[in-house]
Amino acid sequence: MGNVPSTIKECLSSGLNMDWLSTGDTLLALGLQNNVIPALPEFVKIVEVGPRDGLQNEKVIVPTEVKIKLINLLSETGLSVIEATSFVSPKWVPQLADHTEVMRGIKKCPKVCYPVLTPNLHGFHAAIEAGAKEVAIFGAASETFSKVNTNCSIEESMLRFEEVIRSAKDGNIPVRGYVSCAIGCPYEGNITPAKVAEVAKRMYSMGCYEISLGDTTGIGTPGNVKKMLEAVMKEIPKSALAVHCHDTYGQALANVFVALQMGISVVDCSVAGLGGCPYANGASGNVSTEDVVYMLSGLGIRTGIDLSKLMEAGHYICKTLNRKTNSKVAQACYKP
Ligand SMILES: CC(C)(COP(=O)([O-])OP(=O)([O-])OC[C@H]1O[C@@H](n2cnc3c(N)ncnc32)[C@H](O)[C@@H]1OP(=O)([O-])[O-])[C@@H](O)C(=O)NCCC(=O)NCCSC(=O)C[C@@](C)(O)CC(=O)[O-]
Repeated sequence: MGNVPSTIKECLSSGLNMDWLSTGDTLLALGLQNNVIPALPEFVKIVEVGPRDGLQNEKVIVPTEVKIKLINLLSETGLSVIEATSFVSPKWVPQLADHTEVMRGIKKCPKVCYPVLTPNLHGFHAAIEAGAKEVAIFGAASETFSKVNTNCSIEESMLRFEEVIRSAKDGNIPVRGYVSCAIGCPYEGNITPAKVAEVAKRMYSMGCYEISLGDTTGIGTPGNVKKMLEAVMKEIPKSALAVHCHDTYGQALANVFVALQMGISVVDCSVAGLGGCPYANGASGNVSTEDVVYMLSGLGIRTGIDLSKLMEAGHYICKTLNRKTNSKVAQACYKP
């Protein structure tokens, strides 16, 4: 990069118009010009959500044995967290009505944690009965989405979560928290960073050990994801945050990258980019695990995951569901 100025002073005196950049952005731009990528974590924990977030949105009901085989294949890849299913109402999400059979049927690898979604105490008790050792509650920063997704207001959802957390504490069960619509809502449009920070703070203060910020509709860009994260980071330590980016607008990998630059080191992903939310019409799957692992490996960031085994698992589920993978990496280099 021969003629690129190497300090802020040189850059400013070189006559480049930098007015449109804020100070933080100026430093970032200079870092990138100098081929230095700032402040990236050394290790990233991937939370694989494909078997839950991915399969909850399939048109056809995926057979239980297919779900079990997918989770067993994923357990061999080096992943440390695989979200296995949801203990939600089968009337609301028939695709995951076999939650108990899935939890009982999978081969539980001692190094892997298999959390499940529990919207209320009913789901929590059923999950524990089925052998779950970790659960996740899911709230939203949009009033309308909360109603459509879980049939209650944000305030009512907080009461349900308090009950779940109280019981979880008694049983020493860690609870993760999701905040959906962290950028936009399919019904209300834009959601303010302040609202996301408020809901996230309440769930964190209640006792969630980690808050996953969901760009449910995949509408986010690095610009508004950064603003949202800045607001949330004023309330919650970044070590307790995760990002959950759907890829509807093709921005998910860029959004993950900006989160990494801001010090976040937990990323939710879905093998083969499966999925979406049944109550967010048109939203596509999460960023594909294969693409995130490939990017992290290129950045020298460890994940502990074997990309070829991951692609095998992605190939298995795509072949079984008779669909093309959404992973660009698998499209480019997977050979069955
Ligand atoms: C929350 C409820 C259960 C409220 O549903 P409800 O109908 O309001 O519940 P209720 O308390 O009025 O009870 C009605 C019936 O449901 C039963 N029931 C009550 N609770 C349960 C339960 N846990 N499991 C099974 N059954 C349950 C209950 O026993 C009763 O049975 P009945 O007497 O009529 O036979 C319902 O709205 C529901 O299941 N919603 C889940 C929707 C869902 O899973 N959405 C997708 C999740 S993905 C997401 O949210 C986004 C995320 C996390 O991926 C992040 C992102 O991308 O942003």
